[in-house]
Amino acid sequence: MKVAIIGAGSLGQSIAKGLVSSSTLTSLYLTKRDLSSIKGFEDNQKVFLTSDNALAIKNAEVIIFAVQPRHLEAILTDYKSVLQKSQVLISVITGFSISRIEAIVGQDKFIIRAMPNTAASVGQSMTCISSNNKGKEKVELAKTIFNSMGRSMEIPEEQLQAATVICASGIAFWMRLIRATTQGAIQLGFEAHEAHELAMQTCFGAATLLKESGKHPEEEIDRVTTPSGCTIEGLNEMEHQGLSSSLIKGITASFEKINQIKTT
Ligand SMILES: NC(=O)C1=CN([C@@H]2O[C@H](COP(=O)(O)OP(=O)(O)OC[C@H]3O[C@@H](n4cnc5c(N)ncnc54)[C@H](OP(=O)(O)O)[C@@H]3O)[C@@H](O)[C@H]2O)C=CC1
Ligand SMILES: O=C(O)[C@@H]1CCC=N1
Repeated sequence: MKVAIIGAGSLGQSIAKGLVSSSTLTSLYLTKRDLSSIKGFEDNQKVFLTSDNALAIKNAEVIIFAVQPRHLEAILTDYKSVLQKSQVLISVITGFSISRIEAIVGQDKFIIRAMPNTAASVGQSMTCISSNNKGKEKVELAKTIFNSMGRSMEIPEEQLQAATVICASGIAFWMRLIRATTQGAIQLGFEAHEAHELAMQTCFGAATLLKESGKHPEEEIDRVTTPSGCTIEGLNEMEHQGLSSSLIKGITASFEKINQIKTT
């Protein structure tokens, strides 16, 4: 599979890192205007760096657009004449609808909207996927691509903004929780590096327990909370201070904002 990533910034590079370890990849073109920050990819013989988007597009079967929302319209307009009907166009861009992409490049193109996250770089992305009518034929291909860097789920396009908040912004939300736990552990006497490791591995353990057991979080919580013990004391104080409420409010604020992000 020949892939191009147009706009190899933060997310584009995460996807690239996930892709280079995929056995199905034959070549990967990465584009951006200033190539200095992605020179490290040159060590991989399958990867080509260029500022020439047309060159990258011509050399790809799958084109992943990962520029900022306000840049996509101009890029699609500039390069639509180079696009082939057989190519699969994947946009990971927030808030730019499939119908707007179709209006520029045509309904006869395979169009996928995907929302991965930066954990793609370590093979642990959660990627949500939608498509246009024509693109339905290529959803399995898109899932194969994103499954190679984590897990994927096909969802209706109307839910893609919500999925962005939960899965893409969600990486930052979880990181902040890990950071806060680390600060708590330092206050309890651990060195910073020890506190960080304790917080990370405990977070990883909690997620793995739920994934492997298929249980509801409260069932696993019940297994930890000894009556009159320290866990329930801590949990109840966190809830008195609004832990769940603050998370839910943060998620809904993020969702309100995502619907206002300018894509022009
Ligand atoms: N970061 C994240 O975790 C997530 C981001 N997204 C979405 O992904 C998109 C990218 O986000 P992010 O990676 O954070 O943004 P970045 O700004 O890090 O990346 C965008 C890249 O596009 C490049 N670029 C700009 N214009 C062009 C052009 N004409 N041709 C080629 N490359 C160009 C820029 O590099 P240069 O200036 O050198 O050209 C830049 O590195 C956004 O639409 C965002 O909404 C979605 C989910 C998660
Ligand atoms: O913060 C943002 O707007 C983008 C979309 C999700 C992650 N980064």
